[in-house]
Amino acid sequence: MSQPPGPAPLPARPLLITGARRADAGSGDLLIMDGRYADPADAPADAERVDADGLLALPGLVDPHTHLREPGREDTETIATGTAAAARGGYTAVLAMANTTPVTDTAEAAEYVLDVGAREGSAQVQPVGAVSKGLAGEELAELGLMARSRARVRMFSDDGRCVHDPTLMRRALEYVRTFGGVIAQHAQDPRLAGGQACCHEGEVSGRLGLPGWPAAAESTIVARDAQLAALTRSRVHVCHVSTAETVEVLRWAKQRGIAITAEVTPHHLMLTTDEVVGYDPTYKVNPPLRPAEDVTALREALADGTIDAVGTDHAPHARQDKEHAFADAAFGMLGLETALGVLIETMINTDRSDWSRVIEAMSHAPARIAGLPGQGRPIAIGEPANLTLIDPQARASVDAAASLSLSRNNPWHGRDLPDPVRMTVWAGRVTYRHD
Ligand SMILES: NC(=O)N[C@@H](CC(=O)O)C(=O)O
Ligand SMILES: [Zn+2]
Ligand SMILES: [Zn+2]
Repeated sequence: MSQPPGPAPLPARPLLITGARRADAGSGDLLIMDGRYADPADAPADAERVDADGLLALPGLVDPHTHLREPGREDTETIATGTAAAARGGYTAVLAMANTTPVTDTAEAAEYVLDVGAREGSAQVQPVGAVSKGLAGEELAELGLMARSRARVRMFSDDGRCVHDPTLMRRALEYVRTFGGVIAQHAQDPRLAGGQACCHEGEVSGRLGLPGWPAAAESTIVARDAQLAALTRSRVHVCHVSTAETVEVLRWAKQRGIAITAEVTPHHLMLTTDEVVGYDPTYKVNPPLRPAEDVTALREALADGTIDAVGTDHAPHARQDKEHAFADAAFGMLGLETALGVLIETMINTDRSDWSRVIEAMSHAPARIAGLPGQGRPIAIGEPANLTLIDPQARASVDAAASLSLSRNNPWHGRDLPDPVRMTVWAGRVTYRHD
């Protein structure tokens, strides 16, 4: 097995974790040495002992959709602060979206993100490459050079924008097929949902007098992309699914064996368009919060595997970009620190899913979709030691001011939620400890 990407090899003390339960029914002590799980019988005398009695051990979470704002907007998030927030949320890897300044659309830009991540990150930072140069939607970016670079880019996305031109989408799918890559689509037809559209088009937008965008602007792009994936025999991934119609399209495409995967955000699993009633821009996000029927459809689809994964779409924004009239504020909300808590509340505490399904959706599936070999692996001797120890019963009131993120656009502020993460270990090193 080759060395997984990990933090600079500082002399980390071996860890002997005792008493933790495992969702896969396994149990017993865990020894972590030299970045991997080892046989607890070999624990050296100087190993640090961690009493994990009553805690559950999960493989490190993997976020297929994070916005770090470095380079370009380090006032709102850096690779260091964003990954510190990730580690607090139980994550050991994040896919860093390409809509930075400059855009991650060259091999050099991708290697820059990779290198800053390796030097300053509290989790593995895997760059996502742009599909089009400058996210302009016109010319393909250097997909092949990014794939062959040290950053080994496998996931490409113009996220923040939709790859609207079907020929560009077709070419991108054909290209990434040659090296097992995937195109992650921000499905939002700009002709149906462009301009001023800033929330879900429906009863609430009508009442508030805000321009909305219809569910069909998402599902029609997903249907088109599913057929383009079939045509090219390539792989497409749908970012932040938000509607029941998209779930139907995904079911249809998967039944036909089309290589399509999808993610849902924690906020779309819990919050509805009713949050927008107070015109608080914290709840302004793309795709927009939808009605309760969509939330129910998304939970069902995540439970039955129609939606493969959870992606936070952690999108930090400065106060001066958020504190505007609703129509003028920036789109996006924070998500890394609260994601697992929201999943426990919406999927475990409602008995919709068991732990193995949540682990699949938050660790195994995203690592597989994004092509991250050392992540999302089972907790087993010889595997890279990416781990999160959680107390599923622990709860807390979310305090935006206490976030490790540099930004404060936190839609969960003041809410009582599960606050499960007790310790996160990335490649054998402790990256977060709850005190
Ligand atoms: N989700 C958002 O509302 N905003 C994201 C872009 C995106 O994910 O589309 C951002 O970069 O701020
Ligand atoms: Zn997006
Ligand atoms: Zn995004």
